[in-house]
This record gives sequence, C-alpha cells and structure tokens, in this order.
Amino acid sequence: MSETSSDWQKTTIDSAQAAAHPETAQAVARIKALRQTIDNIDSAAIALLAERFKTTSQVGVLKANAGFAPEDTKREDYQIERLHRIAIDAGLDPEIAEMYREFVVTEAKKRHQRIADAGGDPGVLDVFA
Ligand SMILES: O=C(O)C(=O)C[C@]1(C(=O)O)C=C[C@@H](O)C=C1
Repeated sequence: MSETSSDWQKTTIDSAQAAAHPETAQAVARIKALRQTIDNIDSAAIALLAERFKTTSQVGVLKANAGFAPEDTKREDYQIERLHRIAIDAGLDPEIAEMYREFVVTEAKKRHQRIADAGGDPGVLDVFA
C-alpha cells in the first residue's frame, strides 16, 4: 500500500510489506514470482546487448580500417522498417522498438567513432582495462 497519498508511485513490495498488509499477501507472492521472470529476461537482455556491442565493435574496426564512416543511413532505414514490423508481429508497441534501435545504433556509432579516432584499435573500448 502507499505510505502516503502523495507517494503512491513508490511502494516497496517485499516481505515487510507482506507482513504489514496480510490482505495483499497473494498479490505480493504473485509479484515476487513475476519478478523472477523479469530478472531472467533482464539477464538475457544484458547478455544479448553484450553480444550486439561486441559484434558492432568488429564492424567498427572494419569500417575504420576501410575508411568508411560510422553511419550507414540506408542500413538504418532497413532496420527501422524491420524492427517496426517485427515489433507489431510480437505484440510490442513499435515506439519501444524504435527507442531500443535508436539507443543501440547511436551507441554503436559513438563507439565506431572512438575506434576510428584510435586508428582502428577496438582496445579503446575496453571497459575492463
Ligand atoms: O551495420 C552497420 O554498418 C553498423 O555499423 C552497425 C549499426 C548498428 O548498430 O546496427 C551501426 C551504425 C550504422 O549506421 C548502422 C548499423
């Protein structure tokens, strides 16, 4: 339950909440189970993002060494159309798919530029160095 009417957006749902409000115990238990699935999805999403950025870094090296610019608008137009279509098929608001695309492609281009500035060395992106 909300602690006060003004902070209804923030309810920490945990065992303390369940103990204090036994009438919502079923909802708390269900939310807990759903959170496990959310955590699994987040783990998969982070692993996929890691693979995507490792892959785009390889593209960045090839582009830098070949003298190609970081951005390819024709490829991006294809990605926009494709992700819009597959989002609708998947039951996802295409605006969310576009926000995702914009985020990953913008970050990939920044990294392409950093690699190019480093003369094609992807080591410049090594966050663990
Ligand atoms: O496919 C490329 O040319 C890339 O550099 C990869 C990528 C992407 O992140 O998907 C990034 C920048 C380009 O403008 C288009 C696509």
